[in-house]
Amino acid sequence: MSYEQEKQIAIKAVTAAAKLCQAVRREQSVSEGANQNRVKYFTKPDRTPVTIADFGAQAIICQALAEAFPNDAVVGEEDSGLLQEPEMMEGAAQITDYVKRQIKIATPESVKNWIDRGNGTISDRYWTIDPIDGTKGYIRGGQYAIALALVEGSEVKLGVLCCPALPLTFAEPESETGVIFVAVRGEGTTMIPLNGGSPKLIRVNCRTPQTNSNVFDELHLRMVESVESSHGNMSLEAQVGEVVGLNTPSLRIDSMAKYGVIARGEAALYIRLPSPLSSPKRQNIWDHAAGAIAVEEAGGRVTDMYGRPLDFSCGSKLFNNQGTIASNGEIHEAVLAAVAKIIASSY
Ligand SMILES: Nc1ncnc2c1ncn2[C@@H]1O[C@H](COP(=O)(O)O)[C@@H](O)[C@H]1OP(=O)(O)O
Ligand SMILES: [Mg+2]
Ligand SMILES: [Mg+2]
Ligand SMILES: [Mg+2]
Repeated sequence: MSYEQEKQIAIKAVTAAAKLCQAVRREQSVSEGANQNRVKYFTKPDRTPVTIADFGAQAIICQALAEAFPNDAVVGEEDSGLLQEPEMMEGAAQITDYVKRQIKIATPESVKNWIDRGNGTISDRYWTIDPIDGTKGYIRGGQYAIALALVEGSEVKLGVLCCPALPLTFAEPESETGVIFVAVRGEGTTMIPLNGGSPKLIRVNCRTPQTNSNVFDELHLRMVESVESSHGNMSLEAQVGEVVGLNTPSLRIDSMAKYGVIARGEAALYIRLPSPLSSPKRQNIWDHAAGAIAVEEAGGRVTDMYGRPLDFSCGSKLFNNQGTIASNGEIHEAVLAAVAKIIASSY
């Protein structure tokens, strides 16, 4: 199945959401400390940050899905509950204003309803949205992603991963910024410049980055890691990298853009281990779905830390998986062996 209609609707929706995110970042950044510009944020009950752009982006994507696929369930990160709080009054009004720039008919009520359309439950076919993945990166001017995926059964079939701040390639620092990775099961992964520059469609592959061979070796031999050390288990992750021979300094960037970097061969490994290893905490489906298919369809592999495929059929979290490993494929078995040793020695 080609998922052509789903693909076109999804690309259009994430592009509109990215425009909202870029406008909010441009217009709502406030100076904080020495030369630091940060997007204003609120804190959710789980102590994580959220901005008006997270809500606005979810509203835009849910509206597009409701119009095109009214029967499909949608599982997104945000819900409108926080917008009822008195300190969110001004923010809630701003969300409607920003959404209106993309969808003329938006009202405070419709925006709230679109956001909450993302509170569906998983079913045989559903969409999952992370309206801004890497909100901390978004706030401080780093990388972030808008992630949308279609799941059928336990498998992701379509992934659209928009990285508005990611250069077309790290090999050319002057290259244009903003890309969308598009992956369809069985059809490969392509990269589209967000701002419509040329070339329009670039097929990406984990093992052949668009760089010369010297650069390839350097990029090929590194890990891509989080900026936030509290998000994973960095010392163990570094240990794994060393064992499998990734000796070049890691690339540290926020968000699911890390999956995009693996998909286009600019790093060999993105590993996220629980901290501590035995932690019962599980990962959210929307933090992995779109990125995982981008890597797999580019010739890479994605599993959990025991080598099990990610199972998207059991709820809003990956309850059947622990940790995640995305690689260029070539080194995956060596990574799994290194992780197995670490797990064995930790008990
Ligand atoms: N305290 C935390 N521990 C683990 N993951 C987190 C934490 N806070 C946010 N995240 C999620 O980690 C991912 C990005 O982190 P990183 O850049 O380290 O990969 C995002 O999915 C982010 O959610 P969100 O989508 O809300 O930004
Ligand atoms: Mg969040
Ligand atoms: Mg996320
Ligand atoms: Mg998010």
